[in-house]
Amino acid sequence: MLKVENVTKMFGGLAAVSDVSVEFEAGRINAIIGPNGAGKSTFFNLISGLHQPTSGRILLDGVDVTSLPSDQVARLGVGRTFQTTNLFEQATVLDNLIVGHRLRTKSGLWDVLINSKRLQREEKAARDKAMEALEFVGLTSVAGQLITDITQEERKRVAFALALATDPKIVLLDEPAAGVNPEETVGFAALMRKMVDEKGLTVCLIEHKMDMIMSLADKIMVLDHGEKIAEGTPEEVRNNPVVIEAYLGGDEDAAA
Ligand SMILES: Nc1ncnc2c1ncn2[C@@H]1O[C@H](COP(=O)(O)OP(=O)(O)OP(=O)(O)O)[C@@H](O)[C@H]1O
Repeated sequence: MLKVENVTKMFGGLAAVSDVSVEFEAGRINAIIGPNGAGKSTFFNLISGLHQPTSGRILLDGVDVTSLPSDQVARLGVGRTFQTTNLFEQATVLDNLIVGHRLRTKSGLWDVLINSKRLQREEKAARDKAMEALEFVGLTSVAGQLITDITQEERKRVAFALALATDPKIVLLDEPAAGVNPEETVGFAALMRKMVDEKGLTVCLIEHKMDMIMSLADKIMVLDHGEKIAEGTPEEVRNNPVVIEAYLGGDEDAAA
């Protein structure tokens, strides 16, 4: 469903992503791993249209999305979360979701001034959609709470819900389990599995927590210094000498 062909991203003289080709199949959990600075976040930014590649092509269900801006890529079905999500701290969880959804609605100032039928319809749809996303991620009980009052783990779930509220086909999750405890990590793994099983989504995640990746991912791509050095099942990647060398060859987050 997502095909990346020979994609390179240069920042000045540095190849943050270097000639990477990979294919992610629909309905699978794909993981991207690699030492710090390997190019993982840049790779996500390229897929989601935040960066344009220096060369190469990105195809989503056969459609060339290489040069599209991020809002159009999102409309075509690529949802994502970031390492840190900026939420409106003094607004409720539900309102944060509704604002996220509104970015996709058509009503303009005129609709607001006359409180048009379209606006009312869209408001209700946004609210329903937001509640549905909150239910899916298990946050119904905190829908009315302010963001500032919820836990770190709940914030992360809000980020998931925001990504889901855009009706994606594929979700890119940037370190979804960073900063949460082992028990909560298990909960996030289950949530990702549920996205695939119940919503038929394709998941692509960047993660440093190896235990989680090894038990969760269907396929793993390993980046190092911008290059794809390996890909395969967790079993294949775990036993690949090139991967072992990349992780043990001096990068400090090896077994994180
Ligand atoms: N906007 C930018 N301008 C210049 N250099 C950048 C930019 N973004 C990333 N880089 C560089 O590209 C390389 C890859 O960075 P990237 O953040 O993609 O790695 P990463 O694998 O996501 O790392 P981490 O695990 O630490 O988040 C790094 O050397 C980084 O300094």
